[in-house]
Amino acid sequence: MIPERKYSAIIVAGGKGYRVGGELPKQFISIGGKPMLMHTIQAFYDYDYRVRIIVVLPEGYKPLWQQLCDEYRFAINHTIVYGGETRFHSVKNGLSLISDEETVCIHDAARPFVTSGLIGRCFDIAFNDNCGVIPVIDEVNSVRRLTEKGSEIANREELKIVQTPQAFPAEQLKAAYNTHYLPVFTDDASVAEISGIKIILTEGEESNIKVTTAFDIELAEFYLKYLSKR
Ligand SMILES: Nc1ccn([C@@H]2O[C@H](COP(=O)(O)OP(=O)(O)OP(=O)(O)O)[C@@H](O)[C@H]2O)c(=O)n1
Ligand SMILES: C[C@](O)(CO)[C@H](O)COP(=O)(O)O
Repeated sequence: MIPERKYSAIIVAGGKGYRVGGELPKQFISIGGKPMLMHTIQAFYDYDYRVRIIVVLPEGYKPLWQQLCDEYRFAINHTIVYGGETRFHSVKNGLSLISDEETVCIHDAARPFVTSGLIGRCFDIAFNDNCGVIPVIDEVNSVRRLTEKGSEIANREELKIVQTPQAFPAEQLKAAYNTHYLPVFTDDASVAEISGIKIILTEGEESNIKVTTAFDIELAEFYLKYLSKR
């Protein structure tokens, strides 16, 4: 990061992880010997220790998180804010701590394997091109569209799988989030696009998985063991 640039990351960890099952929200589940959220925060610190990190937690989970940070001696500096009912509301709460002149990345805590290269590329494109940028990868499966009569084949060449971090000039994204929630707002690009922000696609990473199910937790453990032996 060039010194005069102000890069901030909002790591959204405000969900409950229902699709994993169990009581503990997935971002606090240990993978590779420490809670998933610590891996994700570490990824941004490893990219550049000067990035300001804001972590959005589920309401009431700050004591648990502080206990985990003490237990694991996790000392990377970050600011905590509580999230809301949906990812949209959590991002909105995080943005309340961001000033207009910053470049901001929104990243899922559930994507702990994001690389420094992808983080840096997203920040730099958003800064240099003054627009939104999101990582995408190809859809390699056949896909079908549901219809009233059942379903029909869809052209996978017209589709991309969207990831995070999603980066924007903060002034633009804050203005876009000054709106009411819509169910279509499953990521930040969907909010930005409706407000007219230009969105650039950049190559994502197959390894940048979103840990969503119990199987993904096992996959994440396996992947970390594989990385430790490389
Ligand atoms: N109200 C919410 C919902 C989600 N997230 C975050 O957004 C990211 C992507 O969401 P998802 O993978 O769906 O996480 P959960 O909502 O926790 O999962 P589930 O839908 O299974 O409950 C996660 O890091 C999650 O913590 C958030 O900050 N606030
Ligand atoms: C933001 C995201 O990870 C991009 O693919 C995805 O939209 C999150 O969806 P979720 O249902 O909140 O996991």
